[in-house]
Amino acid sequence: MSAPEAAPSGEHLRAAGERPALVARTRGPVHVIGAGLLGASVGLGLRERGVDVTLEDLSPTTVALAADYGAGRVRTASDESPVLVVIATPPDVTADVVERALRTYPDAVVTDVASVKLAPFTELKRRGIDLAKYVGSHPMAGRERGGAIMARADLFVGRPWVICRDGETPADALALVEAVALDLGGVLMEMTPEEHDRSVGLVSHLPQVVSSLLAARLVPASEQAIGLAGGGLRDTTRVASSDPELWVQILGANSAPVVELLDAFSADVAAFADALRDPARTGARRRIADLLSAGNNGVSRIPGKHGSSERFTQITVLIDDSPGQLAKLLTELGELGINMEDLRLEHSPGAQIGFAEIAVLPEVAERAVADLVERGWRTL
Ligand SMILES: NC(=O)C1=CN([C@@H]2O[C@H](COP(=O)(O)OP(=O)(O)OC[C@H]3O[C@@H](n4cnc5c(N)ncnc54)[C@H](O)[C@@H]3O)[C@@H](O)[C@H]2O)C=CC1
Ligand SMILES: O=C(O)C(=O)Cc1ccc(O)cc1
Repeated sequence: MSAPEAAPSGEHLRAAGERPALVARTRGPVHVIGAGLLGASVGLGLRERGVDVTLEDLSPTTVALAADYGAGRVRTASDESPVLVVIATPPDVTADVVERALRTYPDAVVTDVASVKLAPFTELKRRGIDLAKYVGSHPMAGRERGGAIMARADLFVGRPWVICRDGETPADALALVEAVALDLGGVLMEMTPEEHDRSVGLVSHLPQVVSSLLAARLVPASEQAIGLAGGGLRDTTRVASSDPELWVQILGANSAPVVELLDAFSADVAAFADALRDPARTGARRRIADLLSAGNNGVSRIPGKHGSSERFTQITVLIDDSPGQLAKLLTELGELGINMEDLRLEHSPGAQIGFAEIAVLPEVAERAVADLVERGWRTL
């Protein structure tokens, strides 16, 4: 990928206050259309770097709210033309908004962050729009709920940010979009729209459907059964809280790859059920074990926190459910020189005990357990 153009320093430093500013690669003004979760998060992140951000939304309340949170200022007719327009509207209007932005700001580069990439490209091409100044993009970062109120400046940190461009895109247009992605902490990846949509079908859209269907099974369950739920169910149903309206659009716009994946998945489910129907049958247990082992192999491929396939080792420490216990554990980990890569807390329903699941590098895991036990902690 080409190197983003360096910005002249002073203009991009935080406007107010003495606090040392984060220097931005991005040249402003940047105009954000759609000031919900994604748009306001882009605005917040760029404002932290002193970039001039203007905002626009169909909803006057949303745009005012995003401005109140510090994501930028509401655009007025007297504002200078943006250098870059970031479109963060729902997928079904993305092509329309891109077309309008290209016409309204003919000198600006236009990008969008929609979760699907082929449909907007195909639609814009069908309309005969010159796409030299349009670069599709997609940060693989989100939250279950939308809206400016959920926005975070650090939403994109360490997350892949896919760039899908036309072969003709000039290098300087590409550099502007890359600069925003890098300033917001994203990890750049380039794909064709087709590659992108097939890939997100597997890693984002299929998990969404499976998670939703699984969670829907809980609706008729008894309180007693639900009361037994733990981390396994929470992990596999987390994204089932997502906004159905957004997902109807995303899945509808990527239906062919998702249907193909769902058909293959249904065949896997049927094969599993068949093997389990008569587990005593010769070969059935092996079939079940093979399917479960394939899952082990698949999960080991999910990139770790640092964007590699490296996985951390989990240590589970029991903590009394009393004030200060977690703080004490974290302090002691620091004293022992153990770098915590991730932390998850789990409460045991009805018991005065909690579990702190700490992710550490595999090479320090054994020593970490030994040192913690020596200091009186109980580990699992
Ligand atoms: N929610 C997520 O986790 C992720 C969403 N995306 C993509 O980002 C885009 C935005 O999603 P969210 O921020 O979650 O949605 P959101 O609902 O929080 O924000 C969308 C905003 O666009 C506004 N809007 C709708 N039509 C408009 C138009 N014609 N002109 C101006 N504003 C308009 C809405 O009023 C709303 O405030 C979508 O295309 C989505 O696929 C990408 C990555 C993650
Ligand atoms: O939370 C997760 O794991 C997600 O996958 C969130 C997400 C939702 C929609 C996108 O287009 C990109 C990312």
